[in-house]
Amino acid sequence: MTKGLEKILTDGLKAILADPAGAVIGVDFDGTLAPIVPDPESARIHPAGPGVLARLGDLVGSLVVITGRPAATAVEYGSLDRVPGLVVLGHYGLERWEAGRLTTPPVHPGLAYVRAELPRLIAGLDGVRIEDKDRSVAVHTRQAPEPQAAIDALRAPIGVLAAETGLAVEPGKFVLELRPPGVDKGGTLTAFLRERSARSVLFAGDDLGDVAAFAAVRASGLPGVTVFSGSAEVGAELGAEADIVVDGPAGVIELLDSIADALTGP
Ligand SMILES: O=P(O)(O)OC[C@H]1O[C@H](O[C@H]2O[C@H](CO)[C@@H](O)[C@H](O)[C@H]2O)[C@H](O)[C@@H](O)[C@@H]1O
Repeated sequence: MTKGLEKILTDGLKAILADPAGAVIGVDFDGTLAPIVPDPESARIHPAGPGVLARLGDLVGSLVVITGRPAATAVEYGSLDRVPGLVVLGHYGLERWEAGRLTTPPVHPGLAYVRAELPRLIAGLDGVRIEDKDRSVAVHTRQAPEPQAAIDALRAPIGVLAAETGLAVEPGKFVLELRPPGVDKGGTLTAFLRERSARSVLFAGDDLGDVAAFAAVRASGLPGVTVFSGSAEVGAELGAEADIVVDGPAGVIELLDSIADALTGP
């Protein structure tokens, strides 16, 4: 047994170690596998990530990344095509990437209007930028002089845009995203657990969008573990809900590596 793991051996972790073939290990991407950086296009997986995921993927039933990113972006930024058997569910579950094949739904009709309106809406807000993700559009304020004030200023007008177009607003770390409604990480994880006939589950996340996946772990009735990839930004509420709190992506990778160590023996 790995030394660090002994101290946090919850019932969920014990179930994963006792029956790894029945385990589903789910992870979020930004803030969980990839450190948060100012420019969304510069985000990349922790250097040890692909190797540790590949190692763990050989040992457990299923490994899945569930992300607000387009699946192909997560695969690219995470070098996830180096992880055999990995499934990537992008856009909160709208898209699926598996064995190099991407399944993606039609574009929501409201997005064209959002694209046309957003530049006017953010005009004059220094450092605010738009991330166009094809099937959703995100507005980032991390690079604004006052990121929280910029988010607060944008919340109401973006809410109006959402109401006008039938899109949903997804809030996150200094980001407000307009995306198709009806899908969240909770429903996506629940469906994946069913598809894989999971007998235990671990999910690691760091942001508001991951709260639904934490709830899905609990609602599954399976032995489960929730892991919060801790940061100063969204701390209290997620950290209090999680079974295990680790120190950002480096801590998540270390935990996953410890699980792989425990499964392979001394
Ligand atoms: O579900 P996730 O994989 O966690 O994706 C959520 C959003 O993550 C990205 O934004 C966040 O990370 C950026 C890069 O570190 C950071 O600059 C930004 O402030 C964060 O909000 C991504 O850009 C979004 O599209 C995702 O929806």
